[in-house]
Amino acid sequence: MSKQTHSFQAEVQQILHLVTHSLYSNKEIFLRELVSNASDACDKLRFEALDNAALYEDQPNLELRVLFDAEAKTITIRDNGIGMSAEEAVAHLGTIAKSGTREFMARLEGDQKKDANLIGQFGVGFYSGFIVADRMTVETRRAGAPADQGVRWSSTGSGDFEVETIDKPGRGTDVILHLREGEEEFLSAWKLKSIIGKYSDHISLPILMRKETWDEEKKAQVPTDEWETVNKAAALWTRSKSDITDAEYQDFYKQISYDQQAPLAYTHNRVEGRTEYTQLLYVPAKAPFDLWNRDKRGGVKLYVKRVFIMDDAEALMPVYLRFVKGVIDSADLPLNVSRELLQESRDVKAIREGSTKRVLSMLEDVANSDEPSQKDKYAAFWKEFGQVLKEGIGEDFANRERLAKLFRFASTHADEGVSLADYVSRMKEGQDAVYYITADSLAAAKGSPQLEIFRKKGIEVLLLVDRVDEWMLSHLYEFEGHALTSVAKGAVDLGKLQDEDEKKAAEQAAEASKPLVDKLKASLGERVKDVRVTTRLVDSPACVVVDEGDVSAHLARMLKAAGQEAPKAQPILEINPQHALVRRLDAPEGAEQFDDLAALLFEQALLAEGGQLEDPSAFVRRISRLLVGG
Ligand SMILES: Nc1ncnc2c1ncn2[C@@H]1O[C@H](COP(=O)(O)OP(=O)(O)OP(=O)(O)O)[C@@H](O)[C@H]1O
Repeated sequence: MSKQTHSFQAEVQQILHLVTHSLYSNKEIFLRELVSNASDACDKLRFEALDNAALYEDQPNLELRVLFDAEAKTITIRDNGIGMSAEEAVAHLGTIAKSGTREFMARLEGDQKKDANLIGQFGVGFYSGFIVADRMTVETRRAGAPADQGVRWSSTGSGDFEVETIDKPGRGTDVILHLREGEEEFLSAWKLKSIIGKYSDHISLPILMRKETWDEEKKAQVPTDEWETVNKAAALWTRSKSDITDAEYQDFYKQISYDQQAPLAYTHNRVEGRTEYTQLLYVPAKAPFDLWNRDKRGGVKLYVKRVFIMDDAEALMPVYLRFVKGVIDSADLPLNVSRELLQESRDVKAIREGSTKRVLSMLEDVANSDEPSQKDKYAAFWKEFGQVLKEGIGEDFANRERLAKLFRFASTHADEGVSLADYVSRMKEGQDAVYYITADSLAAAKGSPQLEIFRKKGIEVLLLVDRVDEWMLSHLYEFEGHALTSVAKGAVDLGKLQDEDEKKAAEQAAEASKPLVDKLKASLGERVKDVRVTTRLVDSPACVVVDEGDVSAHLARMLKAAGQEAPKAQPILEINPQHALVRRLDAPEGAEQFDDLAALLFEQALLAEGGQLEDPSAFVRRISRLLVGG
């Protein structure tokens, strides 16, 4: 093939611009990225060769080499991995296929500082070479292809790239960086070794560099023909726990997660028994930008006997723990394990259950610690990941109890950090249920009239304002034998919490108000399911509640907002006969305006609960009429 010129996809041009401009202060990461690609290419070859050993040609040892030429001002990252065909080179080095890239780009439009962090999280890949190079040349040949099917790809990183066919006897890829003016500091074995040590020690393949000797004449170190391994090439998780320092664990986390912050916690275990595996799992301290993407690649990499297999192994971690990062290395799975097999394997199931339990106990250790610093850590974790963890209640039946204990809520007692165990420990004598209310915001929840009687009696109510809460409640009905009970559903049965006098007073009030209740029912008609005298209001004239088993008004609103059909639940109007407005309704002077007042009472109650009026203009006309007439 003669030389062909291709244009970069528009997104690539944007990425190139951002990477070279935003990452200038951290330019050495180009080596981490290119070494990581080279190592991936070797992993891919090993994987494909499981079915086709001929791909190894005459070179079964996979390795990476880093070379530099001080005179030509080039650095070469060489691997004998899978390589690329011409089509692959055009596709992989000219377009961006990765999901989430668009979102990532959109986020980068923000301020510069945020940018650098985000780029770090994302992994910038091949194009990071252009931070230090004004030209990149890639010479590659796909494993198994003849020597004359090599490809040279080259670009100055602005607009387009060229591709031509070359002879390349050795399989794999050379990425050659032609350094920009002023980047000569990287033309040093010491410098390159130190960057490899910092970012790429965990790469389990040997990274080789030429040995150097002192040249008396030149008064400089000069390269020899001998090669030495410059990384540890020992996967950290395979080493014994007692030989690994905390700093090494932290470094490894940074290398695999691109997260500059220390993790919240980690756990490293060799599990023996029916299935044998090693797990090194981390819980990050901060949520990644794509936490809400339930389909994103998982953060846990699967290895089989130190051979990398795949990194989107959702079979290894439940979706609600998608923020966990780390490595699972199995001793039992076959090397050619496929995705389908992963889903079905009993060994994988055991690994998944074991790993889930580990993560939960790691979280429990932080959550239950008496140390204030740990408590703060857990509060911060909950802010970042609490909503995701709540998804687990429906997803992971076996760990429901443990998960519920990890949850934290707002309540009428404290604005945050209330666990169900805290709640239970504060329950009043005779209280059986855990009471809650759902609302769109904390302010709306706090202002809800349904809370009045609970406030008066000093009974704590959980204020549930996260979007996932309604969904969570459809799976979590009780905690340690105490039913989770909405204060806005059904009739309040305070049971033993009410004394005899109060019960009697309530019955009398209901009896005395019966004629009024009947009149209201007749006036409001279809708009309500029922009208009754309340036991839950102290200061408000009325409130609406839904029947036990009906969809809460809050959930109905959420479903509607999400464009879903919400079952239409008629509300029940509860009135407080002590209130002046209700008394006015009942008074003879109120007779003329009865329908207006009744409607207003109902509409007020709807609004107070966060609802919307079906006919707001009628509401406004009604108020005007009452103001003028009254
Ligand atoms: N040394 C290499 N050998 C073979 N293929 C390569 C090599 N370097 C890059 N590629 C190909 O080019 C693609 C793009 O690389 P790039 O680094 O931009 O993204 P990535 O590796 O997919 O993502 P990330 O770097 O975030 O992990 C790779 O997915 C791979 O297919």
